[in-house]
Amino acid sequence: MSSTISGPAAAALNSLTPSQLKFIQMLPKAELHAHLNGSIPISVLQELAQEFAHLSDSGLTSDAIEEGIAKLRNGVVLDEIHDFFNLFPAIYALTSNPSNLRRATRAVLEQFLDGENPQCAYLELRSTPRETPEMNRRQYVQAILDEVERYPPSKTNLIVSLDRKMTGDVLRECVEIAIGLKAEGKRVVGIDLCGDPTAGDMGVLEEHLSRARAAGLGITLHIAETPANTAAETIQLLSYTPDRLGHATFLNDEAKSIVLDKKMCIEICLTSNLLCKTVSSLDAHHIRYYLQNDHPIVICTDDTLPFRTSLVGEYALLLAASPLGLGLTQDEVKRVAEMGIGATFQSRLNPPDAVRGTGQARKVETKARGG
Ligand SMILES: CNc1ncnc2c1ncn2[C@@H]1O[C@H](COP(=O)(O)O)[C@@H](O)[C@H]1O
Repeated sequence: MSSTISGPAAAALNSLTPSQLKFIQMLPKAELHAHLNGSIPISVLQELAQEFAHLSDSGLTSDAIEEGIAKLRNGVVLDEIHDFFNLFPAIYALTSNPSNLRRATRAVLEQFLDGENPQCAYLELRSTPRETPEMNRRQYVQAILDEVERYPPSKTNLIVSLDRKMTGDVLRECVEIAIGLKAEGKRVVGIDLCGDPTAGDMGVLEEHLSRARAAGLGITLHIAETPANTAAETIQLLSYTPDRLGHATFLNDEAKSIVLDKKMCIEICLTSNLLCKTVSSLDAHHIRYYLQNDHPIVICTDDTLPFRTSLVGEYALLLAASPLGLGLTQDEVKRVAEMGIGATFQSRLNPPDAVRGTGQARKVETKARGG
């Protein structure tokens, strides 16, 4: 995995001694903030792009796709976070039918969970239901679940993302899909809010999030990701009592005291914040504030594809000596990893290792047999 990473995480990783690297690899880690379409291995995306000519209409030309893939392959340079969202049309053109979406999902799951030294012990993968000419939103989520459920629930589950630009009707539909699938015993464990951090009106979310919570789903919200996110919006999102928060980079004192009081776990994505330029250096990163306050955090990758990182790479940023890393001790890094394991929706909201329904148990057996 380390061969495909580059930038700050690779530099930190390369500075570690073999025993430090082994320590990170062996540490049980949870990845709780990984966007599916931002985590597809570049090799798989390239394969899908080569087959693109045979795909049905996606609204993009092969040249536009090729250009998008080339950018991702060579490493993206973002002037600011809004540039980031322009990367997705090329990726979406390649994951717009159930079969390609399943291939992409399988590759993402393998990237995190398989191999001699898996990146993590547990993955909560997230994705935004998308309607395309070839699938509706429910079929989109079902296609991902078909792959997720090849693994046991102790390894991976799905979070359904809501995009800040969604209309009330689409928000309702997505939450209903998540609740309905959960009620059928499918492995949806939570709801996320993501997308362009300055888009949308957050007032429309309340009723949808309460329904999700009442149905036993965990709630995580991208919050205060940019300086343009207002204090009023941040307080409004906190009033929906999320269990976890994505980024939480620009919290004022009032927001910080709510977060600390309610022990809302912060999903920290170091490389993502550096490359999106919402944080100027590791030294200035808000992770320091949460570490000082012994507040629950979980270290995550966000989007391994554009940010060319890995979960082991993100942990290397904790352990490596300054200025390449934060210079935490191994005991401190171990404590951070334990906090992450304790913050999963699986552990909070579901009985441990529950395999609900024989259908799931069968799929897990199939995987174990190599099917
Ligand atoms: C940089 N930090 C971020 N902030 C906000 N939203 C982000 C994000 N990184 C990814 N996404 C959201 O996830 C989608 C891709 O995965 P899915 O199609 O859902 O699987 C992006 O289109 C964006 O809406």
